[in-house]
Amino acid sequence: MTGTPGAATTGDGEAPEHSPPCSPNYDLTGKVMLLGDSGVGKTCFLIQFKDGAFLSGTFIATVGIDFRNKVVTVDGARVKLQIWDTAGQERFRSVTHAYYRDAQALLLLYDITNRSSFDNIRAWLTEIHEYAQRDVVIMLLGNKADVSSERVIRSEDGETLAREYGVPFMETSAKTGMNVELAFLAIAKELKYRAGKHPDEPSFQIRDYVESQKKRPSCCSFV
Ligand SMILES: Nc1nc2c(ncn2[C@@H]2O[C@H](COP(=O)(O)OP(=O)(O)OP(=O)(O)O)[C@@H](O)[C@H]2O)c(=O)[nH]1
Ligand SMILES: [Mg+2]
Repeated sequence: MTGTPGAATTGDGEAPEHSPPCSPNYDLTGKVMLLGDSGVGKTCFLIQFKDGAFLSGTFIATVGIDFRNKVVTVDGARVKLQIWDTAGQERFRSVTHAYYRDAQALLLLYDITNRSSFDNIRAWLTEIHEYAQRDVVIMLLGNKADVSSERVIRSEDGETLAREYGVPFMETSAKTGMNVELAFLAIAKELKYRAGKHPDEPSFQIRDYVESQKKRPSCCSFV
């Protein structure tokens, strides 16, 4: 294994030309699902992470489910994240339920400019507890933090809800990229820690890591 302890980098996961055939270019894999109401920004969040780009303009709702792979390096381990982008629309719920049980991590998004997307988080968590594995890693994300002029959900409200459910929380922006990579790196670190590659290493606390690393939107810098 290579890399500096503590370092976290990302790559597209393509095998270098000199790799011997059939040798995987990663050390472990993890399935991550993006969940939340239609329009909260799940697809944009994934595209920002995968390609570093923001899809502005007309909103095209996801139909069913789609996925992208990306390999990230955390603490010297290459973690291949298989990221499933689900449709938030109600009519696709039965399709997406079938994928919950294979997921090791769930990123649950709401839109800080849309109250109902926040109010529905409890219903999403109920679905998660019904269909996902009991030890699934869950992270709550308040997306569109760049649109401070239309904010209707205070950051403290997201924090309070996350604390109630014992999950890490941060606000994000698929537009500016704020905290997007951090969300996936925190998941990768947690999965690597759980895989027990280095049982002698100090225990990893995903909530502490997110709290220490996350950027907070200021009143004026994201308008
Ligand atoms: N300003 C801003 N707009 C965003 C952000 N993320 C997404 N959007 C916009 O919100 C709309 C919906 O984004 P999507 O990523 O397609 O939403 P979704 O959650 O994938 O929706 P479904 O596929 O229907 O579940 C689009 O018009 C995006 O351009 C963000 O962080 N900031
Ligand atoms: Mg989508």
